[in-house]
Amino acid sequence: MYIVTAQQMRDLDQYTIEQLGIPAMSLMESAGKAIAEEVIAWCGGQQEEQADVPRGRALTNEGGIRSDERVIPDRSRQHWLVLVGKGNNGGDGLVAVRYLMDAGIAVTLLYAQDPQELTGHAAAQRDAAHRSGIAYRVWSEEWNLHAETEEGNKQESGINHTASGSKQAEHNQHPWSNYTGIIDALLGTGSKGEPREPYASIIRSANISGKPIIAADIPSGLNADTGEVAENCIQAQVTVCLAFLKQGLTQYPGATAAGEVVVRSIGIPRSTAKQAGLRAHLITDDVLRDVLQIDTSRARAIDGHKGTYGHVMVIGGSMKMSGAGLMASRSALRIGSGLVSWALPEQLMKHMVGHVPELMMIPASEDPDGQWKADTAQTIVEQTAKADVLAIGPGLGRFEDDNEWLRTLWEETQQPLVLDADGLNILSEAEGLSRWPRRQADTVLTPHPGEMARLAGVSTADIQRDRIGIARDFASKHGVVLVLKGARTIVASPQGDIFVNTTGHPGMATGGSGDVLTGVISGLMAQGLSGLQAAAFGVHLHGHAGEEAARKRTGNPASLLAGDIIESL
Ligand SMILES: NC(=O)C1=CN([C@@H]2O[C@H](COP(=O)(O)OP(=O)(O)OC[C@H]3O[C@@H](n4cnc5c(N)ncnc54)[C@H](O)[C@@H]3O)[C@@H](O)[C@H]2O)[C@H](O)CC1
Ligand SMILES: [K+]
Repeated sequence: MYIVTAQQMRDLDQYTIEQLGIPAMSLMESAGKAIAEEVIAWCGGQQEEQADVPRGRALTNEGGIRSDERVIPDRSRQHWLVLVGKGNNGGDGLVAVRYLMDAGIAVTLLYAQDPQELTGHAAAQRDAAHRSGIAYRVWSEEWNLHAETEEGNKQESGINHTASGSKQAEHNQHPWSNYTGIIDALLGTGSKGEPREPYASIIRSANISGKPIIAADIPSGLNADTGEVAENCIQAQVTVCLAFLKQGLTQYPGATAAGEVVVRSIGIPRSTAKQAGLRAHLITDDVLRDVLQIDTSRARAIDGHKGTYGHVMVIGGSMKMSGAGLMASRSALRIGSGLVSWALPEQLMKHMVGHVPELMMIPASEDPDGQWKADTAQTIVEQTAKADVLAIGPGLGRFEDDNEWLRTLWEETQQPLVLDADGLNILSEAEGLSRWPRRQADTVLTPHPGEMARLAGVSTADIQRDRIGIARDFASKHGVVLVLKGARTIVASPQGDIFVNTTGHPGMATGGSGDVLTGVISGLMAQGLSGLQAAAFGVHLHGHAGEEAARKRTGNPASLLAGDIIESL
């Protein structure tokens, strides 16, 4: 599934209209119809939940004649308020009301501004809606809801509300209380910056009203590119995203504001995205297979042997962080690497013997405290000769002249490399990435937002503000595959490709989870995948394993341990 920026969406829109000759009005018609269909489906789902009617009753099928006439029991109880902005997002809402009315759902338009201010296609849709007899209001102070009435609204939220108490009764006289749901068609991809008045007040009041909100294209107040939310941003139950998935819907906090995201086609051919050379995707099974050309079955050859599946060398672990190296090594084995060696301080090795019998260990540092020393660099380079992939960093710790140590490994090894944890922290120091030569082999960096901030020389908040943009720029600038971890992990390639992961579980926010990912990615690279393939497939599998591990635990998901993830790989 392609992911687009607002500008890319505008370009595709323009191409479709000007080059393919599909009229803009027909795109808007399809957009509004898709939004209405999702509202109808949502209302149907709610009714079914209440009436305990099985899902799937949306299409009538009588005597072999199928119709999209919806079966919503007791439609008369539905009354949706459609918030209309003055751009084309508002135009989509103006189309949707006609289809909702046709489905027997009562609708009222609430314009943010004088409807006469609408222009172009939106104005034409306004006229069609008004001629169809749809009632409308224009925003005024009487609609303003203030936070102090929020409590009353929380009690009131939902479709079947029964008022009780004087505060509630008073609140029910408020204009918002007449409606069962809200469509947000205020601002779409054409909005810039914080919503101005009266949009900000409308958004705030709609949120406070406690009514379910379905957003057209994006929640108003969301930055469609970065996922940042304005101080006043619609908090939707569902977002009906039009044509292509907008980048900002994939990243937090935007993903929370959007609720469930449904991407609906509006007649812009999918092939236009490929022709336009778009390179950002959500990681799905199709994308892994068709875009990244990965055999996701991970089938083993009948005549394969351990040498067929590669040899990972993990370089890390120290007395204070012994488990990190162990978990990375164990994960590399679990994901199917034929052989795994772990280079570690000799002192530590004595304690590790027997923990993972399948693992080979290389005593690399003679430091009596079980720490790494810079003079091990050459020995390690020699030892790596037999490995296919190197994984440097899990549990490594910091030590004197570690920058020189890492630079030697960086320059004098020819194998693909995965760099994590303190490996990244070493890299982010003065004598680091910007001054080091590019490696010929694939190099994958796997920072969490804090490590990314140190690598990029900005704050963690800066990173989180535009994760996709930062990952894309960094990977291109430094010629590395970058895995920016956190919910909705991003994989960026040196060529500008972006892959966004959706698998995972909040319980994975636990120590060691990153070490497991390092093992998974390096283990996949050992089996022949490129750095980009392994990173995208690795984050996907790692997330799935986390979900599976959480499912297996009977207690609170907060009890998930990184070791549980390994066992679910
Ligand atoms: N995918 C498509 O190609 C299609 C998209 N459609 C819908 O159109 C919007 C984009 O429409 P556009 O007219 O470009 O912009 P908006 O409706 O989002 O809003 C522009 C409108 O709002 C004013 N404005 C801008 N920033 C602010 C602000 N911070 N506060 C207040 N007002 C603001 C600006 O001056 C304009 O007047 C897309 O999202 C889809 O919903 C088509 O309907 C079908 C084809
Ligand atoms: K919107």
